[in-house]
Amino acid sequence: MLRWLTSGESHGKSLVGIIEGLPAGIDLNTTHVRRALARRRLGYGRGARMKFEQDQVQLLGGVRHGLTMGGPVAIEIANTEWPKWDKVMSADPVDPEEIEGLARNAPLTRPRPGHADFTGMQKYGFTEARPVLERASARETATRVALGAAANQLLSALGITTVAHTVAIGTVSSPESSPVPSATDIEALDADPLRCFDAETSQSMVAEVDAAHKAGETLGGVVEVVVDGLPPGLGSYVHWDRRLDARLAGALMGIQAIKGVEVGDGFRTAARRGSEAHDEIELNAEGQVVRATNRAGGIESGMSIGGTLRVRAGMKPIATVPKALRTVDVASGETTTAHHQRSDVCAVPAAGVVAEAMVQLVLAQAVLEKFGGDSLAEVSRNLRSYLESLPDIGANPEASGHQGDPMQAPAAMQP
Ligand SMILES: Cc1cc2nc3c(=O)[nH]c(=O)nc-3n(C[C@H](O)[C@H](O)[C@H](O)COP(=O)(O)O)c2cc1C
Ligand SMILES: C=C(O[C@@H]1CC(C(=O)O)=C[C@@H](OP(=O)(O)O)[C@H]1O)C(=O)O
Repeated sequence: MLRWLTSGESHGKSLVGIIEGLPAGIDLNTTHVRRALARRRLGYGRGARMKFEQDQVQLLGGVRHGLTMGGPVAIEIANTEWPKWDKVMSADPVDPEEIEGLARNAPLTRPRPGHADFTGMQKYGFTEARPVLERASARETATRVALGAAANQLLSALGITTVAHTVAIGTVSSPESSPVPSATDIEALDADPLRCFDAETSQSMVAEVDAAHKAGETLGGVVEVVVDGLPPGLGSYVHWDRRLDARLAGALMGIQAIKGVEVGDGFRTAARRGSEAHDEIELNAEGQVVRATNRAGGIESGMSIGGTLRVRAGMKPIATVPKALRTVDVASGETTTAHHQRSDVCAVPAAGVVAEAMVQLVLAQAVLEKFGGDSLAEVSRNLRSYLESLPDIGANPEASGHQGDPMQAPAAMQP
């Protein structure tokens, strides 16, 4: 089983991620991880930290001479500001005199609505929010992106590609008719200030961020992750926790500030009549079974169906609102406004890169479940043999690309 864990605080010495269960022989080096992290730092509307943060990467274990060895892969991302925080965030006890009077050490007693501050204090028994926000912060998503980069090296070796793009910022949305990008568009998307595939919409999004910034506001939005090259049959209908859609939704909802997930056309499908909601099955000129549309987003009954997979995630506006929200000072009991520190105005493009990483991790897990092996060669062999054994289906079997036994086809699909 592929599993992963992250550790570390926003202003701690570093973040650490471990991914366990990757086969041996995957091409993975520091540059792959660095590139992924550089993409996460992009995006119009991010705060001061992303301008100087270096995300300094070290592969600590599991990789030798650019290839995985089959053991857990450990990745460290150093926090650039650590020298400034080394006393305030020291793991070992410090002499209280050394940090007394430091602004960075001032108790945060005015919790921000919409962030983890207040309930985190109640739950873990803290009298101020510093120990809460350090871990609740989306700084942690840098580790997920690093781990996603490792998972992506497996997927891309198997011909599976992933890309995320921004489809909405605040009330500005890409038109429904906008084309869906693929992995060949990654560079163009990364070059766009909001990682939006529609140039005109992107300009309006920039204006929306500027207006929010000027008004002391923050913004959320919607990202879509698009995956190509998936085989049919990842995940399953046999039990709720094996469903690929459920696992993707859980992984996306697990990203800070994500409040909704859609698979394919999601909530838009809920408003359609049945005859306009599904993807009709037909034969193309080569006699292969294809879908006339992709409303389901490449998943039916918890399984990948082999076409393009599309999932969306909706992000709420950043909780650290410059036009500070009402709160209660937990030290004095007085009504006041929430504490405000350096913060993003809009982090939707970065959330897209994080969403991409979470999808990569879940898909790598599903691929290894079905085609698992100890080396990349073994996994590739298992995948190839599965694809070759898929039954011939269609009115013109001679034209079909598959090699398998037509008698294995489900009865409803027999010619
Ligand atoms: C990439 C990214 C960057 C974020 N940057 C900030 C930020 O600068 N300030 C802030 O208050 N929240 C930021 N957030 C959101 C908070 O982490 C999030 O609102 C908080 O954890 C509470 O969200 P929740 O209710 O979903 O847990 C960011 C989220 C993401 C995904
Ligand atoms: C550090 C990152 O994002 C941070 C996420 C975040 C939050 O509250 O989630 C608050 C801010 O932290 P800081 O106060 O240190 O600037 C963001 O910069 C990052 O994405 O790497």
